[in-house]
Amino acid sequence: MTALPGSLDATTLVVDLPGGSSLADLLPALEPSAVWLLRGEGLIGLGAAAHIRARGAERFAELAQWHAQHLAPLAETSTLPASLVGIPGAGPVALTSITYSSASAADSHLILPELILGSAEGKAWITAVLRVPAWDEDLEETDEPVAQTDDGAAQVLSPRRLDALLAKHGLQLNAGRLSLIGPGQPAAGKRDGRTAEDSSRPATSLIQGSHSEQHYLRAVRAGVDAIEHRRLEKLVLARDVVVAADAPLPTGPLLASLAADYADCWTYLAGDVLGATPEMLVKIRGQDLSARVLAGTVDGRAGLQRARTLLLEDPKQRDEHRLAAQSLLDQLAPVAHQLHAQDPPAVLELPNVFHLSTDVTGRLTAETPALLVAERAHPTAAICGTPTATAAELISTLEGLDRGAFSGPVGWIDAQGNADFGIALRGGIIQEQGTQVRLYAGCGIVAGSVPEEELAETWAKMRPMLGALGVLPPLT
Ligand SMILES: C=C(O[C@H]1C=CC=C(C(=O)O)[C@@H]1O)C(=O)O
Repeated sequence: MTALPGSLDATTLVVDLPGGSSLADLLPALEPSAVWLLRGEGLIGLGAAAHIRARGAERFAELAQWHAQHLAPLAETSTLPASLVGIPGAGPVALTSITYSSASAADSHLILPELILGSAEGKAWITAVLRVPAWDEDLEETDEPVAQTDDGAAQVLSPRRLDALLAKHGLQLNAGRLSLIGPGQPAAGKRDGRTAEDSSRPATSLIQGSHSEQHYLRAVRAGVDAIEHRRLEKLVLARDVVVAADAPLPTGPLLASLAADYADCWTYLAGDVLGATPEMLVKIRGQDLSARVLAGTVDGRAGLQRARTLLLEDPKQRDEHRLAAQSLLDQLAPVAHQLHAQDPPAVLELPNVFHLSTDVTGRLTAETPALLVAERAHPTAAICGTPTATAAELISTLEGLDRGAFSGPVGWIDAQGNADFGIALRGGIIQEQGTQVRLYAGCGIVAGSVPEEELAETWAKMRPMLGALGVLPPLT
């Protein structure tokens, strides 16, 4: 974990967005360090005031400790404009991605952007986070004295320094209106989030991942075999493919395209992972928690009526789903009460697939830090299996992959401890200086699973990323 000398200061200002546009409309022209968006609203992080990395079994605890020591104190010291008080995620907020496995060679990340663009409940704001050097550090420049904004919030940041910070990220603020500098103005309400620059995007092609399709088919067969020999009830097996580009891929347009095409998913970027996930591991608002468990899939080409029958009336799909929902309830039980799971599950319709879906609600019993609630909840049987330890062990031998951040928690945590932790699905990991994205998808395997059907399902789950990257999947 990285030590942070000095302390942090955050200033939040209410802003207007260019007429009729949403936060997501700004994305194509930006180079974000972190993103979390749903239906055009959420958070875009630019640069980093602090970037904490952790590995191993203590990764959640180390990130939680950094949050407690450095971010949580800002809840007291950085007052919010009155109109933003009570909005989760408003003010200083860290975005995070945590590896699926403690054995991963990849880092888990907690990123506190130096500039955060936020929007929720129809309001928009910017938060600037500055690191105030410790007394024995070299001071770069002296700042102007603390001022007050119109609605009474303390403003540590001088207007000159704010302008410089905005300009560094291609933005400007005029009479409270945030806009892009130069020609790349957002197209208000533009449906697909794409701009004229798209024609100059790098050329992409699909190449094999860590293993062949045959390797995946063999792994699924071995998984079904283990289930039929009663070693376990369910396991989730993943595979990867690689999209290679002839130049570094700009993440802003890629994320904008995901946000436009999968508006009901959480579009995310944190560390080296990005995508658009439909699954919420756990959302924390004060003592309230909620989650959306997904498991059981039908290809979107089936159509809603047929998908409903195939999902709701198939005992295999229902079983696969029940195990995922039950695992979340069991894992949260030590830290929560009044846990309630929707029953029967609903059918969630996405552009590429249908899922069985269960909404869960509950209350946290004690002051468990949000990152440690996420640690409890992870890994559910939506991405690992039942029983967890047996499934995790089989996954590590059969998959032959380091999943990195794929299928780990991804999202944000604010100074008050409100948080969204999605599951990093339907995404990929940026590699090779941005010229490759390694896409992952997995499928829940239960007794009777057919390997060829599971392989086809991985392609359906990769469709959002393949589409955003301009690559056609093979015909399945
Ligand atoms: C593991 C993935 O999806 C999970 C979430 C929803 C449905 C799933 C399934 O039906 O297998 C998986 O459990 C993935 O997208 O890579």
